[in-house]
Amino acid sequence: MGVLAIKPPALDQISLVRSAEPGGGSSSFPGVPAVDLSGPGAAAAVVDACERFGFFKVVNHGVPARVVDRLEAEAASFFARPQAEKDVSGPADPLGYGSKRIGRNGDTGWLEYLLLAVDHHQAAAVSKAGSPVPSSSLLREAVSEYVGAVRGVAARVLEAVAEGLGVAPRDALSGMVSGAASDGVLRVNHYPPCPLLQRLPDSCSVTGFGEHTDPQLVSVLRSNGTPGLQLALRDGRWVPVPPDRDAFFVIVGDSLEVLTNGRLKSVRHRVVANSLKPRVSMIYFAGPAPEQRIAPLPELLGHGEQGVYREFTWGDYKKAAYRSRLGDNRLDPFRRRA
Ligand SMILES: C=C1C[C@]23C[C@@]1(O)CC[C@H]2[C@@]12CC[C@H](O)[C@@](C)(C(=O)O1)[C@H]2[C@@H]3C(=O)O
Ligand SMILES: O=C(O)CCC(=O)C(=O)O
Ligand SMILES: [Fe+2]
Repeated sequence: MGVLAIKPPALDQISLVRSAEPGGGSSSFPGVPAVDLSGPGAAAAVVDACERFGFFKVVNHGVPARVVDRLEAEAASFFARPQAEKDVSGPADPLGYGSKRIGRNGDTGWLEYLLLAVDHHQAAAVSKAGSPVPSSSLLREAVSEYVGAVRGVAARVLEAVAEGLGVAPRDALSGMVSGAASDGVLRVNHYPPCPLLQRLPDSCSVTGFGEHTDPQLVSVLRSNGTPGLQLALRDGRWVPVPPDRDAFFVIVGDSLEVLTNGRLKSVRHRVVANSLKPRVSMIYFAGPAPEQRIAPLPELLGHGEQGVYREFTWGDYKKAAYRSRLGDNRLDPFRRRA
């Protein structure tokens, strides 16, 4: 896959946020755990990685490279279109094409993106402007093939979590995101090279996507070979995630934290812009049906023990999330106070 030749968004249209470099002394970070889901001990390895980091990568996942490359190529050709053509599919509110603005509440980043509803009912999402998103049928087909494959990865991860935590049945979690009414979302992000970085001191960085946690159960992320993704360790230090085009990165989301009563915690992550190379990432957010109750699985509560969070439905949580800023702690208002 060649490097994208895409004109970056105009510098004066984005409020650039400088974020500190990843904290010094990441020497005690052993690196992102890699899990082969069909290997022996996979369930225990998944739970261990989720408990320690809320993050790991899946290797040997069985998703054909052809499926991934096809979506990456179609996304590249979408983002390479003239701005006016892309704008027909926007603005993202929340679905559709977005540029530099993230969400509805003033967050910005050095990126453009497509945000698509990909639940089982939805053949093609419709943007606020009323046009189908994505507008090309080749892109739509690539999305549908890709989502079919990564939905399977998300389900296998959640089965491993249930097995590793001793929760029955095996599909107690995966079933929540596989039903016909589940609320899956695909996000394709394009971070153009940021020339401003070449004029800034090395200690500065430009925010591609500001720090946040993902609200769903898990997110399955694949990127091209351009670095930029960072994650916050439990002690607050930021570490870079070396890109791996052949792997899927799994991110624990807020809803899985609640379902496991805080045993697995969602992880803050962010993306910093790159001065020279474009980054393209494709993230499948595994969300349940709007009516799905999000409350600790009974096996994970002691006799008479109350959950750390008040229970809610996914629909309620999503509504609250869309009223929040990217960096907010969205679970905090749901925490049960003593
Ligand atoms: C600022 C926002 C963007 C976001 C909705 C929100 O109000 C807060 C959560 C954000 C987030 C983060 C993970 C995913 O990228 C996303 C699609 C999601 O479900 O929650 C985004 C939302 C978005 O970009 O619309
Ligand atoms: O683009 C990336 O690598 C991560 C983006 C992200 O965290 C998100 O879209 O929620
Ligand atoms: Fe995210």
